[in-house]
Amino acid sequence: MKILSISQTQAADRYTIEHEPIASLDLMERAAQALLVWFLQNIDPARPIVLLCGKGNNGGDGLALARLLRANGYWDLRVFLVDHKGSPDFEANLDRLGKDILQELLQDQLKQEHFPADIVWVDALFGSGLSRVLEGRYAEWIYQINERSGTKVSIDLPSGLMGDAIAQTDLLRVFKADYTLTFQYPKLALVHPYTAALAGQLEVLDIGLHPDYLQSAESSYSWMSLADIQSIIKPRKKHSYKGDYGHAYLLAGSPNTMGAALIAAEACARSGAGLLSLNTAKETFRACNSRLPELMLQERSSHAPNLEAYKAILCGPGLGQDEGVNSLLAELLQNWQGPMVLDADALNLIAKNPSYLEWANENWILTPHPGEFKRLLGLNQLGPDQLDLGIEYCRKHQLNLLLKGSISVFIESDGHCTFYDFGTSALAKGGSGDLLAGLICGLLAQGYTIKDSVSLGLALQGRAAQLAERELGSAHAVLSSDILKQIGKAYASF
Ligand SMILES: NC(=O)C1=CN([C@@H]2O[C@H](COP(=O)(O)OP(=O)(O)OC[C@H]3O[C@@H](n4cnc5c(N)ncnc54)[C@H](OP(=O)(O)O)[C@@H]3O)[C@@H](O)[C@H]2O)[C@H](O)CC1
Ligand SMILES: [K+]
Repeated sequence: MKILSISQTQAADRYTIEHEPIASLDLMERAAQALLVWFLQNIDPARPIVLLCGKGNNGGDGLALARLLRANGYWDLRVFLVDHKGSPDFEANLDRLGKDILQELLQDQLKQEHFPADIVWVDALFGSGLSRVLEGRYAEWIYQINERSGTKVSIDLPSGLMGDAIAQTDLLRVFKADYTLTFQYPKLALVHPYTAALAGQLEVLDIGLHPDYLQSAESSYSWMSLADIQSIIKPRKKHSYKGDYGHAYLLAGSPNTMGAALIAAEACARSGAGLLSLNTAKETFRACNSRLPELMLQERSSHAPNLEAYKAILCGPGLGQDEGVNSLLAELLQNWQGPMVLDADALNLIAKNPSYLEWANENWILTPHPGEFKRLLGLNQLGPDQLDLGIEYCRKHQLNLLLKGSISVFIESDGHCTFYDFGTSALAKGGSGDLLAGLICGLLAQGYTIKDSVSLGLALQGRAAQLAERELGSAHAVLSSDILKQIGKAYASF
């Protein structure tokens, strides 16, 4: 699914109205119906709901939703208006709103009133029409609601977030949503690493914008959902043998950090790779053999072995950064032309030796978390330009970057970005990155393309974490070892 800019979104709206054709007010009604379905599935009708409605069409969506909620058994509704005058569709929906729904002009209530703790705040103040940072009473309202308890639901975009003008966003003047119900496709600010957290959990609602427009619009950003994954998976053939599924090579682990190497190795094996060799410190062989007997072990020396037999390489998990490792890594980077995942200490060594990037090519996948990404860029802090810097880095060095986060972004060497919302809080723990790197390497070894390996690796990791969480009852308790055991069920779930 493409992620379109705000001006393209406005054009898609106009194109749909003209070519479907559909009246603008009816399109708003369709959007409100989609919102209603989400409410019916997620919000108990007994809960008190306050809808905050601006003057534009985002406010119009809020008014249409209020009417539909009332008609569907949500009784405890209050509508706060910024103004009685607004866009034509806003005013039409204000006329349609039954007088039995409490309507008030928004003034000092947010400061003065007590609101029940289980309240649902619906933010329909500003959507894609926001053109500048919120000031005055608008900023004041946002501060006040952000301080309040309750469940916060934004329509289309959290108010204060500019859909695609990341650099202009003031993070403190944005409604902090628990859920954002966005129309048709995510807007860039909802998935961008600098601003995504403000949107809470993202739900994408299909409102039937015209497919011709969506297909022909150009964008260098896209969004992948779990529904897109099944078509990537290659079936395993009955008449096949280990050689058909590739030999993966891991340069990982050191005596004190074998866990990382073993997690990566098991993930690689469970992804389906035919054979797996681990180059590691001799002292750890006994531990490796007992934990993962499927491994072929290779004693570490400061020279790379003959790599002809291998299909894909992973360097980094638990590797350490001593001189021997550094020279071995340098030799691999210089000589290996096939697909390669670079993670953890491999990234730290590249950050310390930027000249290694001269050997980079389109088969490299660097998988930094935000700390490693900062080091690669030589920055102390990541700001609103972090994605642009990542794109520039990929284009300059002709490599691929997977920026890991609660929403991960894969930037290809041509600068195209794909966003994935497959993570769960169970993955916010040591070991998750090693597991992901192992999965991606195993998929590369099986002949998946770079992009498919990243997409399927992220999907398997996220789904397996969800399954582990379900089995153990809580994200708190999930370990990488639990996630590894669910990889089979994760495959079967797509
Ligand atoms: N295509 C779709 O996906 C559909 C979208 N829908 C909904 O429509 C909104 C977009 O509606 P729009 O009317 O274009 O814009 P907003 O409602 O977000 O707000 C516009 C008004 O806000 C004023 N504005 C802008 N910035 C500020 C600011 N910083 N402070 C105060 N006021 C501001 C703006 O006035 P100007 O002064 O800038 O002229 C407008 O008055 C979209 O998000 C969806 O929710 C449809 O319902 C379905 C199809
Ligand atoms: K909003």
